[in-house]
Amino acid sequence: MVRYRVRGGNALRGTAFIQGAKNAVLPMIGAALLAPKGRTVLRNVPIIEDVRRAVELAEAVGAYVELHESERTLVIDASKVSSPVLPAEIARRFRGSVLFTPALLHRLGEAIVEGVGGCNLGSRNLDFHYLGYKRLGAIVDEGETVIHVKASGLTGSTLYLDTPSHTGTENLIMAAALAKGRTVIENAALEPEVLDVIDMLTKMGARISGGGTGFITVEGVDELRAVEHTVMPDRLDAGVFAMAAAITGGELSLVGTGLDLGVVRHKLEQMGAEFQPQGAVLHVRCDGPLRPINIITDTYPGFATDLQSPMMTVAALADGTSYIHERIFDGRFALAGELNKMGANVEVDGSRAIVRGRTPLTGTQVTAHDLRSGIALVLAGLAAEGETVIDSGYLIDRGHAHLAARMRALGADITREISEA
Ligand SMILES: CC(=O)N[C@H]1[C@@H](OP(=O)(O)OP(=O)(O)OC[C@H]2O[C@@H](n3ccc(=O)[nH]c3=O)[C@H](O)[C@@H]2O)O[C@H](CO)[C@@H](O)[C@@H]1O
Ligand SMILES: C=C(OP(=O)(O)O)C(=O)O
Repeated sequence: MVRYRVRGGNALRGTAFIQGAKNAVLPMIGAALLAPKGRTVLRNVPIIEDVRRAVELAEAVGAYVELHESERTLVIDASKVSSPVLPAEIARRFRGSVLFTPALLHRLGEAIVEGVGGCNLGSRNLDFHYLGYKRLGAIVDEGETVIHVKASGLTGSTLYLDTPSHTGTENLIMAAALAKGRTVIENAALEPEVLDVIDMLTKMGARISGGGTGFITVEGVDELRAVEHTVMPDRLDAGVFAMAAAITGGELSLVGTGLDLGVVRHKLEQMGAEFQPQGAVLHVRCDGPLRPINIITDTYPGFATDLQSPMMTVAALADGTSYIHERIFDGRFALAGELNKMGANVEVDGSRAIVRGRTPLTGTQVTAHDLRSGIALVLAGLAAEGETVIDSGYLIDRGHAHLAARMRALGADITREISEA
């Protein structure tokens, strides 16, 4: 069992190195399996538990994978992919397992999905993925736990997503990339990670246009090749470090090429944080009291739902009442109860939360219910009086690399412990 122990009160100062993006590297590992020969090289790979699970899953289907941790580099040879089964014991531990289906379909003519995991955030449907595969000519057999997708070659079609699903868009682009003819995906996701995946697929030889417009056109090609690609920086990891500076009255230089925090930066500025781009480095500081804020989560370029929990912690430390409306997931307020144990005053009503600040936070034993509520509790611990112990720390490790070491380097008093369950 992994547990984080945080003693609050230290301002974070120094240079924070932002990791590569979890939500870009996972589809890229899936994309690497589309190449029938050669070796794919991924750089700036975050050394997180989801990447370890993705490596295990790629190996389970027959790929040869080297994870060079200190070089943050993955080398993937997918020439011997031979098993269509995504085994439950690995696939159920992370969401990214869903991104292996298109490669197995193209390479082997079938994918047997024994489960898909990911954060527990309420309903997380996959109907757009399966309807899309069907429109491209696949047969989808949805059993109670196992889903069997079969196709002897896909054919391009027009696809429409009811809402712009992030992994749904990536999966349907990968499925269309090697289909016969043209596919149009309407209401496609606009997230920067999706665009980074499109960049990689384009280098591999895919013909994709319209990324970032909501209407993506894919002209199918016969084969994709192995390439080298550098994973974009993780805007969620960057957002968390910016918030850590804001709530501790600290000052950080965020290093991660091409960082754009978008609306998160604007919201933190409204709360009192100051940002200053210095070339490729983004400087953030905060030395006054925090002001309250209103947040409505939305697909990109709206406020990312994955930063909603960390922002709830920041709101609890602001002087006044903040309002949060969660519009992407129907069960993403598990943090409220844990924050209240620390002294916060958060009231949840359906998809809305009212955060009445500022209440002093006091360290106690709390539980991460998912990745982002976990990191939000780390933030709360940094600003709380006394010691905060966060259980189920594996969930934090799913998405943040070497968190304790990176925060300690900035002056935080935080340790990661492993104990028998
Ligand atoms: C590995 C990865 O990239 N994970 C991210 C991805 O998850 P993920 O791709 O799973 O999230 P989606 O964008 O697909 O889901 C968003 C919403 O759409 C609904 N939906 C989605 C697909 C579908 O077929 N049917 C359907 O109804 C879901 O139930 C959910 O309410 O985007 C989320 C929303 O930005 C982020 O929180 C996750 O960090
Ligand atoms: C919801 C998240 O991840 P996943 O989709 O991998 O569960 C997240 O990163 O906050």
